[in-house]
Amino acid sequence: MSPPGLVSASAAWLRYVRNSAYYAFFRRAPSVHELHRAHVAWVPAASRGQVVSSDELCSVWLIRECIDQEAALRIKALLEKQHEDLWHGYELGRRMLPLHADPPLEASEAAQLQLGTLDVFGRRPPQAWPRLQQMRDEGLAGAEELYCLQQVATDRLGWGRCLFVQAQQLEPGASVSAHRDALPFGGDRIATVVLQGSGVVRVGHQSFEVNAGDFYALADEARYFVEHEVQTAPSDRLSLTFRYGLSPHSALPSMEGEELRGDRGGGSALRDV
Ligand SMILES: O=C(O)CCC(=O)C(=O)O
Ligand SMILES: [Fe+2]
Repeated sequence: MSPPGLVSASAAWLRYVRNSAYYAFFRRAPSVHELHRAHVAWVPAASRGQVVSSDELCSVWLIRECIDQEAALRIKALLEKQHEDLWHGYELGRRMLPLHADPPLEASEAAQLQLGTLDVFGRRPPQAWPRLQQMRDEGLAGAEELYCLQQVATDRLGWGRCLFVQAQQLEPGASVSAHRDALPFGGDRIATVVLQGSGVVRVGHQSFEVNAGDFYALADEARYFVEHEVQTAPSDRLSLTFRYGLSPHSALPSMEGEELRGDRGGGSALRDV
């Protein structure tokens, strides 16, 4: 029989091995280096209209100048004509307008995505949202251009049907703080076109300039496993965000180091309340 001291020493040693393996491999705290890792500028050599993707970070795409300035101005005018009440002041210097895509979601699909509960849109019921299909039917200036933008991710990236559209205005000095778009409404894949203003977007550790007319898109790793942010707008900025596909996830997967940083929920553009 082994002496009792030896038994408890080996039990303690086994616990030590078990626990340190768990914390080293499954709950590894980010290192100081990772937490403070400098953002790397991504400066893609992209000609106008060409789809480029980042080698560093999977699943970010960029298209420079996917819309010209006159067309962007026609969409801007169309959005500004929408009823003032539908634009919701979500945060200081940050306003949002929801629109139905063309074709729009069925009412049951909108309910499944909980679109009526979105605090970013001031919980406006989807029945009240402007409809791109109707704008096109009425031949409104800017409607065809908006539809073309909706189709960029469908045609160039094969992303299928758009769920809905989110117009967003940032005043100078406002920003979209680091977040991952919440579920289920955030959708599985996200594309944004900037209609007005220039600025820097960060996705994970990569930052890149996004100027008026540019398109950028996030899926997979870039959508689910790292945060993105729009850094302080130097001047008025207007963007359109298009969402594609229902997410296969019911909740956002946990991110490395998340537990150490505490709940930073304030950044999410589409957070639930
Ligand atoms: O305007 C943009 O570039 C994207 C904004 C965004 O990330 C969001 O509203 O979730
Ligand atoms: Fe976002």
